[in-house]
Amino acid sequence: MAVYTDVANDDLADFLKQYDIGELLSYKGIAEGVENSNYLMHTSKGAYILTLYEKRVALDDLPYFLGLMAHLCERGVTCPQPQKTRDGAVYSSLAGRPAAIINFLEGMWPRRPSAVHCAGVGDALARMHVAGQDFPLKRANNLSVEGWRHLLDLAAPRADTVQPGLRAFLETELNDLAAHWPSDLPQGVIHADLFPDNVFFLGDKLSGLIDFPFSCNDMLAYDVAICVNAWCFEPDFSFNATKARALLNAYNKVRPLTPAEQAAMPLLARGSALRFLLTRLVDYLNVPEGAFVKPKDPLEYVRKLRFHQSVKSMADYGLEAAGQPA
Ligand SMILES: Nc1ncnc2c1ncn2[C@@H]1O[C@H](COP(=O)(O)OP(=O)(O)O)[C@@H](O)[C@H]1O
Ligand SMILES: N[C@@H](CCOP(=O)(O)O)C(=O)O
Repeated sequence: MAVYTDVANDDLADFLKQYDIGELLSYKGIAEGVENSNYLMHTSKGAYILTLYEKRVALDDLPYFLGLMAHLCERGVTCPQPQKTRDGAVYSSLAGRPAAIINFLEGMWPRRPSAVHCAGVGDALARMHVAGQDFPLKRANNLSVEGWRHLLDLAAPRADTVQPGLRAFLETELNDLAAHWPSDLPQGVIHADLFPDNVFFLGDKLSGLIDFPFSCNDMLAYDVAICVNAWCFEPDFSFNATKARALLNAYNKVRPLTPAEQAAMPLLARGSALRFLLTRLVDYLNVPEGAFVKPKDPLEYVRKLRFHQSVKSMADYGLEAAGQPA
């Protein structure tokens, strides 16, 4: 359960007085997620999610991703709506943390994603990229190459306790990626964390996207690479080309990947694997005392990274058709 910050009943009831969403009936910590503290809250007017933003989110970041959620909703990309206080603010602070309330979204995230789910997420990601084109705010990706260096500095001294040789592997990989990281691919608003637990479905139909605190402006194809890593590997870490084909073809139908984006995909997939490997490693080595959280496995991403190191082009993924809509 990710609850790093406890909220007292009276403090929450007071906090809610700023809003017009009814009176507090009940609330409880949510048994999922690793980044922030989330509570499911019932008021006399309905169900809501209260999030207290933790280590990787500052108050200054909130207007970007809460504004983005409202922007996307207006353009038909279903995601939770931030609730406004009576003064029109979409965020505030509670228990010493930046805090926001969003509406509860119906649906379940897929525990065992199928090719149909992968097609759903490819389609939704492309629609999000298109809908984000006229979003006026900008936010740099602080978890790109420079951010990875910072994470590696934090993790390096104890990395070999997790797996012998891990530190040298990470240093070599980071240096190589930094030397070749693309700077000329199409940019836009990316979600940057569209894992299965952030995509809700009702049956096989995608019902909404959640969890935007990592959203930022970066290469659109990097967001695709994040999804390929998160959705297209099996529990034994084997790559599932059928799922990747479903995801990429669905994405291409809405926003075709350019030849340069396709050529860069193995590199972007390595970068995406390194990014999640490093945040997981830092979190694994630094679980706060008393926090209810199950850290995610960093070594899963070592396996994925090694797979992408062996791949040279989209064709090596068995995805020759991904460039053209099927
Ligand atoms: N708007 C929402 N509607 C319904 N459930 C939600 C919503 N937002 C979050 N949740 C639930 O809370 C869990 C953790 O949320 P998430 O945003 O992934 O956490 P974190 O902030 O740690 O990244 C989700 O897996 C989901 O079960
Ligand atoms: N998706 C990231 C961690 C952040 O995930 P969330 O559970 O808080 O949405 C990972 O898998 O490393």
